Amino acid sequence: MTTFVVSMFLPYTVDFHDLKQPEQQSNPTVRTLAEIGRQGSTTSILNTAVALRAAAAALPQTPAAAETTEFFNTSQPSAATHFPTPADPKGLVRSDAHIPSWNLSGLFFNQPESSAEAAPSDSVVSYTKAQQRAQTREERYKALQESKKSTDPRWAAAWSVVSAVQGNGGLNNAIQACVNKGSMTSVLTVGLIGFPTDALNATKKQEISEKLESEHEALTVFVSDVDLDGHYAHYCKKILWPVFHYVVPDHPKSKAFMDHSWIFYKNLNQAFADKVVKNYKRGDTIWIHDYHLLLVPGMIRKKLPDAMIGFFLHTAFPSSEVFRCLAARTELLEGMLGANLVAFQTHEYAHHFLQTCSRILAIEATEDGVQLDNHFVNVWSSPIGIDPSALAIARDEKEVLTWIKTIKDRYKGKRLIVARDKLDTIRGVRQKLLAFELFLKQNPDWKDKVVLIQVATSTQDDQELSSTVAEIVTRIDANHSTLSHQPLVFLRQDIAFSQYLALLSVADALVITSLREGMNLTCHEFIICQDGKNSDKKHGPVILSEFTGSASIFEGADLACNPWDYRSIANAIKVSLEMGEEEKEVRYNKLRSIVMHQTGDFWMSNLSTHLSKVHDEHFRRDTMSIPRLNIHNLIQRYESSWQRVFVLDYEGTLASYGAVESTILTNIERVTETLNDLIAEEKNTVYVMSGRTVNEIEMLFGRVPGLGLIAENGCFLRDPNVEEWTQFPDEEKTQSWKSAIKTMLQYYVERVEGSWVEERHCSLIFHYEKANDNASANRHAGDCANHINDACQNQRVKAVPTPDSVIIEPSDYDKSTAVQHIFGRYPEAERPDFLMIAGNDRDDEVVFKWAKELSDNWTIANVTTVTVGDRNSVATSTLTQGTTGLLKVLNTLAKHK
Ligand SMILES: O=P(O)(O)OC[C@H]1O[C@H](O[C@H]2O[C@H](CO)[C@@H](O)[C@H](O)[C@H]2O)[C@H](O)[C@@H](O)[C@@H]1O
Repeated sequence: MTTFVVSMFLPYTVDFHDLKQPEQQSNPTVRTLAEIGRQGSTTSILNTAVALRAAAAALPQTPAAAETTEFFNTSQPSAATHFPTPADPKGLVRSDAHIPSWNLSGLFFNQPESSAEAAPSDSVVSYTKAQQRAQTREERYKALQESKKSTDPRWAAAWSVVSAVQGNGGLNNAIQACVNKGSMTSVLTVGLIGFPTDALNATKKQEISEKLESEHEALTVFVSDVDLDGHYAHYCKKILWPVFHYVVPDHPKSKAFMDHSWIFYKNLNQAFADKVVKNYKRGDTIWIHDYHLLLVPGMIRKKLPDAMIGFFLHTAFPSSEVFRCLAARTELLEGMLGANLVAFQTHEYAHHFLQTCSRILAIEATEDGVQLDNHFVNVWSSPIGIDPSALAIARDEKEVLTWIKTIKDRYKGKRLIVARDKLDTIRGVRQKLLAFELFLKQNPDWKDKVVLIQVATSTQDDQELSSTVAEIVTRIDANHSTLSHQPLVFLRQDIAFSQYLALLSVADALVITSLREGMNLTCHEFIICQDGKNSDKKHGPVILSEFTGSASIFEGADLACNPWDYRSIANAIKVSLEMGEEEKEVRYNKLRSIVMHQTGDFWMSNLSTHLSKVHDEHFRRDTMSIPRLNIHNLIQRYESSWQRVFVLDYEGTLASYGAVESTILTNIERVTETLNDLIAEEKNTVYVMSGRTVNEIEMLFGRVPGLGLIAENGCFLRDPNVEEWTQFPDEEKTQSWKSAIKTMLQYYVERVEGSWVEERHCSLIFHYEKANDNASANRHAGDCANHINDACQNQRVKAVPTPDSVIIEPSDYDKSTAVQHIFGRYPEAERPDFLMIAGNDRDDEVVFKWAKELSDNWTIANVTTVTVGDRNSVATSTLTQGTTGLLKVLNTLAKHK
């Protein structure tokens, strides 16, 4: 069985041997910016390099930076080995790639440039026109692509497969680790080859995809340059990336609200889905990764209803308040919910996702996932990690060892703080520099002894940020540098992998101040590099923004800082420099054991095990696979048992839905007769459970004294032949939360015409089935549930949206807690040996689940759970003939002994 690993970029790309530079043909190795600069701008690929350099030039050239840039680029000939050599496309890569932009791979390889035009303007006024233009332009490009036979000799030349520079290094390393360890055997990666491909003719594309498939187990997705540009440079980078990291465009004309690049996002996602569907075989597993491909699970699900699909989001997932700004919020959520399992780096992101689904789609979310009309989608969290074994090998490379010595000599007697970040607003480089400036001001004693080396891997994306950063860098340099010491080294371009590993090995501390980040594997790599294997033992502290996923798994062993509070970062820098060896040791050991345990292959295996478990459960829940109740078998088990308990849901199970008064007049007599017949047999104990109030349920079953009753979904219990009711939730607390929530509900009642609030003793229900405007009522219901869930978590109350109401009830009590209470009272030797549970609704699922555990653990010999109707369920059997069918079964049993 194959596992498809679907992510935006393949771990491979293609380098065309440059015809104009014959000396490179025999050695198509990766080139650094410095090398490109030395060669002069003779080839087309240099246009982008020149653009990048021009943008970089906006930053001032401090003496320290200029000198150190030169130092990192020229001191060692092998420093050019930025990434693994083309001969080894499966080697370990840096976890956080931080490549400036997708169309800048020309910095490293000879590849075509994009034929896409610049992105249309942001204006809402021009939105419709822009969208029309975008559509026609796209059609034009598609037609052009079909007919195009590229004659450019550069793209008809020889080419080789090399390791890609962009993409998710953490993911690629994790998959490679699984393959190396044998925990994944047949893996097919699916993605783009990392450069615009309009300039390639069909034959070349075919050649490339055949080679990648046959030699590298990789399926190539080709999309037009215009789709790629609109999808990645625009929708992903300008909309999703900021919003997922809590940066919401703050004016009404923002692209987040009305966007023309949405169509390109959809096109690219569809191309990925089509590729997978075309190659899928029954029994394969599909893993889709990250925010670039949110729609792919849903698109695949439409074609492959039974496929096992997992989705993992590598970035943060924002709170519903932020996510709801996205114009395409519903489509994005529905796309993700095409998976069987939607997974996140941390519990917090998973929780945000559940709340967002509940709020925007007005559906029920539980701790485990969301209940859709006809199926359940599990939601989970599991943090990614690195591959320490592969890192150990990479760290032993001669170049790394040479660089360790070189850097140590250069910074002898100084304390080194290091950092490598992409220069975008999210990574908090500006905040870090301001905090470092504050630290230098507040701690003059440290000024001559400390150096912050900040590698900033892109300067092109955001000109405003670049110039702000430039100002700070200049100021620090002007105010704090001396002839003999420059405390800040700000490198405006990336360093080689070997230099990176060496820097992490010799540093005294690492500082990461991201304003929000999915994980941040740089700190995991730092921790491993600090073990003293190839250098002095450092065990340096990790100064880490509390808004990163990594901070949530480090259990306080890092030095947490709030990136918005410069004093907190400045203080953490001081603490890190003055920390005693003993404390360093304790913190380091804890961090190291977390990183060593939570590795990339552990993450992937964990996810895969969970996915196959939930997929099995979903499959079993599917009514098609829930067997019909076998009456013959049931009778046999009934007859062979000596103590039986029946727990039967009322509405929708024993009788059809309806007002209490009208139900009494319809089929209640038949129900009571059946129940009386069952109770007449002394081996039988029968309970009826319902969401109805005590009064209502007494009205219905007052005339059946031997019957046990469970009211208000498990909040009240009355045993057979007993007058009093037991109330489980505390009365005082109940009245207190109800009165607070009634006030909140009033707000929504006033806004949704036709809505009303039903009050039960332990719950409230906001009804909007008769609302005049259903769409607006739905939106308000989602907001209402979200509002209550946010405000009342500590009061142990939850708001559950259903298609026409929001139920607000205690989170610690449900039908299963009442049934458990009943069973808990039986001494072990007298435990019933026959249990039958029947239900039809979401409130009954918890009882089915509880009964399943009893049955799995053989606590009760004969457990029968039966769902009435065609709903997906964890029940082990189904009765499709509705309430009449169940009454018939119960009548039949009552005739046996
Ligand atoms: O820049 P993109 O091509 O859009 O990719 C976004 C980033 O993807 C990777 O980071 C994400 O995954 C990491 C591993 O799970 C996680 O640590 C990080 O927080 C995520 O954002 C990649 O490592 C970055 O270089 C990309 O910028």
